[in-house]
Amino acid sequence: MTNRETRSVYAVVGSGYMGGGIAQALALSGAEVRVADVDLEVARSNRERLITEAQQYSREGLFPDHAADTIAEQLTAATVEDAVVGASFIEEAVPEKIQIKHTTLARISAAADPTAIIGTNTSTILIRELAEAVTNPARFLGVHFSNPAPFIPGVELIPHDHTKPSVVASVERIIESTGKQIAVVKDAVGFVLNRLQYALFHEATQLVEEGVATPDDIDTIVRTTFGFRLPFFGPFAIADMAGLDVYAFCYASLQTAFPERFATPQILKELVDAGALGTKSGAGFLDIPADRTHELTAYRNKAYVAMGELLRELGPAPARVAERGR
Ligand SMILES: NC(=O)c1ccc[n+]([C@@H]2O[C@H](COP(=O)([O-])OP(=O)(O)OC[C@H]3O[C@@H](n4cnc5c(N)ncnc54)[C@H](O)[C@@H]3O)[C@@H](O)[C@H]2O)c1
Repeated sequence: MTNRETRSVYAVVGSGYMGGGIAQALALSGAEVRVADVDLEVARSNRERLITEAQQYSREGLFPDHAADTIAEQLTAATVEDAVVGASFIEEAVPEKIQIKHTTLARISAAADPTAIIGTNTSTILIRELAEAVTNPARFLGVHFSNPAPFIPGVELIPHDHTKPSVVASVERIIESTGKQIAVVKDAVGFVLNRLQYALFHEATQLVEEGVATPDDIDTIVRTTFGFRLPFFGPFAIADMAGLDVYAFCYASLQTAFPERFATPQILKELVDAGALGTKSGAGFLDIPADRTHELTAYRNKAYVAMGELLRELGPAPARVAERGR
């Protein structure tokens, strides 16, 4: 909403790396955004940084042409109290220390309108533990942006047991107005993003420690094989397309060396036993109808070729150029 009378007012408390990017994304959606930090001077200097950065992003074609002007107009620096008063949505993005977050959330709660929605960008702290510092915790939830916030499209929404469903619905609308996609997940350790990311990292480090492959070769395999699919399909779509019976066989092989770590998941076993083998049977994790398989395969092939072209056009990441140049 860009109309002055109806323009949404949001606040971001903690205008560092993540908070700054979140503020840019919210401001570019047309909202008025106030940023706060340890003091007004730091908030002002961060606001300037965000405008300068937006100019550079526009020059590089990463932000729309007039993004810096929009951000300069929509974004103001304020104290925590001035930033949150009258804001309908407040995102906390202070350092990942429970004490700092508790103090900040209590300060936000004391100054904000009683109905203002408060989100936290915590990566790892349970939302219910942070909720202890919030007055009226029914309006509190995790709103977890990824790094770099202006460019990564996904946001995890993490209500705790007492977050009101209407609060989640309102935040969905706010986040979707920035062009991002949301997924609502439970308040469990690691949430979803970090639990998956660290599971992969854990296995990757095991492979290095066991001498199976170097970090560079593991990165190559991830980027060029199954990681290549991930912008288009998540693990369940991939499993359905591969065939759940195939997955069950692979688990059996992995169990010869790692019986516990790669025990066949119960949910997989049940589907295979029921004859739900993924797309080839029309039923699996996602129940993709069998008669749409050819459509899915055509999309998949087009997506992978387009991804290959994009990667060729971009060239390798600078770190890899350096590695290869050695
Ligand atoms: N960096 C990442 O990759 C990433 C990704 C996802 C989530 N997160 C989460 O986002 C949050 C912020 O991380 P970051 O990387 O932006 O940190 P950061 O250090 O870049 O920014 C934190 C900001 O908070 C300010 N601050 C510190 N104490 C404050 C206080 N009492 N009141 C107001 N402002 C205060 C700091 O001055 C700084 O500007 C953390 O919870 C982190 O776990 C980080």
